[in-house]
Amino acid sequence: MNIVIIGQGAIGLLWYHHLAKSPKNTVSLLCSSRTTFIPSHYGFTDINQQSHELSLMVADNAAFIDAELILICVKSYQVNVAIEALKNKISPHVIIVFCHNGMGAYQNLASLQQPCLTLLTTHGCKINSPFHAQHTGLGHCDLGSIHGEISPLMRANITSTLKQALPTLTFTNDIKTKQWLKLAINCVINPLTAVENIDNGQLLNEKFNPIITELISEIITVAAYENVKFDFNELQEKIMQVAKKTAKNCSSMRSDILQQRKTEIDYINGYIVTLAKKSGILVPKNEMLVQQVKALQVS
Ligand SMILES: NC(=O)C1=CN([C@@H]2O[C@H](COP(=O)(O)OP(=O)(O)OC[C@H]3O[C@@H](n4cnc5c(N)ncnc54)[C@H](OP(=O)(O)O)[C@@H]3O)[C@@H](O)[C@H]2O)C=CC1
Ligand SMILES: CC(C)(CO)C(=O)C(=O)O
Repeated sequence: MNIVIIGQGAIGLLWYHHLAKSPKNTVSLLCSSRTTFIPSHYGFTDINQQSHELSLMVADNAAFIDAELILICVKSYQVNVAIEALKNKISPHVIIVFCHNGMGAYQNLASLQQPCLTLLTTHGCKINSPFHAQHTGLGHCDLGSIHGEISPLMRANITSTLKQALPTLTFTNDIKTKQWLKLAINCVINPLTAVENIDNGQLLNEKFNPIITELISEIITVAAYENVKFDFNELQEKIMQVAKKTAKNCSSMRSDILQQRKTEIDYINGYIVTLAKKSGILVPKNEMLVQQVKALQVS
């Protein structure tokens, strides 16, 4: 399959590395316009801590024309710019896969001719130095359609191509519920760990119970307006399980704050606040965390 990956960050290089291994794929990478130097090789430290130095193919115009699959591996606040830049140079039939956290990142989805999927992942990957990524945690991916029609054959083809690269992947017809579950997890763990400057596991301390309870109640109310139903106890258990499983993790939002990078707060708790306003619902705890994270982050 002809594949273009957008973004030379942790997730972009994770997919580039695993997809380029197969002789059945031609994979190339589009780097951000801020990149000053693109090396001929990239580094990848795999889950067994083995390091690899492999050649890097940069996406040219022909790669976009021939692309059958495009993976957008940028932060949620970078998605709009990335799509607008490539919209006119890709085939109307190419399948676009969004691989970011948060929701509501692409404001103009309905205007896209291309069918779009979203890919949610619990893999962990980080950038050790420019063009060197390290796979830090094996996870699972959920893939599902969010816009347009995709033929059963194409769907099977894409699922099998991505699954060959990173095997723990499932195509789901109920991606909306999975997106909301991931959003709820991120709405609780990310801002609290960022504001408190703590590892995920420290949220298990009972002093956080009141704020976690209020956040979850607000999220459930907003989700219901979007026709997504959650049971409070089940959702709370799932969120606390993630905090336990990733106890030693520094959440992505806390890392962004510590590294003085912009956070994805607008597409996580900010998304809840925006939807709540539209429906006239009050979400004071989500609003408070948006303000607190914004006060900490660089613009
Ligand atoms: N890393 C992880 O373990 C996980 C990440 N995610 C999610 O995946 C998404 C990507 O994360 P991650 O890879 O860690 O983020 P990174 O910031 O490491 O990577 C994003 C990369 O995309 C580049 N980029 C931005 N805009 C463009 C553009 N228009 N064209 C080409 N390249 C562009 C950025 O360059 P520049 O630096 O110049 O902006 C950067 O190198 C996020 O939403 C994150 O929350 C989800 C689960 C796990
Ligand atoms: C699941 C969690 C909270 C793991 O750290 C995450 O997705 C993140 O940090 O963005």
